[in-house]
Amino acid sequence: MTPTFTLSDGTSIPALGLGTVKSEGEDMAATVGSALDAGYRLIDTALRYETEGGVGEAVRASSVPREDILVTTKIPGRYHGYDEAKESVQLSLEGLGLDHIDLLLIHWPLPKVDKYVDTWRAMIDLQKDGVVTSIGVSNFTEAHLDRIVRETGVAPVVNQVELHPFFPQADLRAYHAEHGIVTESWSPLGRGSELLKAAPVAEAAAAHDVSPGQVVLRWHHQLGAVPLPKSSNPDRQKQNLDIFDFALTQGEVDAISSLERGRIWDQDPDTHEEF
Ligand SMILES: NC(=O)C1=CN([C@@H]2O[C@H](COP(=O)(O)OP(=O)(O)OC[C@H]3O[C@@H](n4cnc5c(N)ncnc54)[C@H](OP(=O)(O)O)[C@@H]3O)[C@@H](O)[C@H]2O)C=CC1
Ligand SMILES: O=C(O)C(=O)[C@@H](O)[C@H](O)C(=O)CO
Repeated sequence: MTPTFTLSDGTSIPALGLGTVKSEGEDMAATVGSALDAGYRLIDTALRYETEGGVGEAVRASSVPREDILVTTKIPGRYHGYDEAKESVQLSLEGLGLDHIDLLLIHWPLPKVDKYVDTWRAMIDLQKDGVVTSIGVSNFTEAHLDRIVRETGVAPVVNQVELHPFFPQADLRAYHAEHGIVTESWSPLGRGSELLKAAPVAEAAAAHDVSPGQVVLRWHHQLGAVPLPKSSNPDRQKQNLDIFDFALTQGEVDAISSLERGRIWDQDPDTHEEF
């Protein structure tokens, strides 16, 4: 069983989930179906990924009870604003073919557009109406987080951010811990970068007789973050979930954290435009 974290709204979230940014030609329903069979219970999609159809199909077809699966989706930039956010959720529900969303996030803050507070207000109302169980954000900085709490009184339960050993985000993680926000890690394996070949990762993999991917995902777990590795390969899916029976030493965690060098794609939440 995958361990869980308790969110500030009282619900729980699995300690690791499946990412669904699609590879060329991938059958997303098959990818999500094999992940559910392997034991994944947290699936991360977004309206913009165009993978909601495959996610919903797999969730509906699975023998795993719907209430045991946590489906996350996100509101893209083109739907920022109170009415637009509600429209986005309607499209996601239709795309997923589900009657509610377990965790809804604002995909990027788009501070220049300056509608993320109105978007957040719509999400608060959607939660009150029972359309959405939990609400959170993605790619928010401390300033964006402070602002939505100051203006609405409601804090997000998670902030999903770029996080991997090249970009460990120590200050933001400390802020999250202080405010009861769970950190989710996107591109936790560094998405095809040379991360998995780095010496501290390879050394820890040899020491624990696990793969480099497992070492990096265990590093996330020991930092208290929820990684969302994406894999369409059933063997790698199983391997990525199998990180709860070994532990890195503090020296190994520190050596892996010392790989820090910055964001992989230079997507700064203060300036990144996403629609
Ligand atoms: N909120 C946001 O703005 C963002 C959110 N995300 C979310 O985070 C998820 C994960 O991030 P993503 O960018 O996809 O990248 P990941 O860091 O998860 O890397 C995925 C890549 O690594 C490969 N891979 C998976 N497991 C292993 C392994 N054990 N060993 C070696 N290679 C492996 C996969 O190939 P294969 O499939 O062949 O196994 C795939 O090419 C996304 O799918 C999405 O859900 C991502 C970016 C931004
Ligand atoms: O995949 C996502 O959720 C994104 O927001 C992408 O823009 C992502 O950051 C990416 O594609 C990086 O190259």
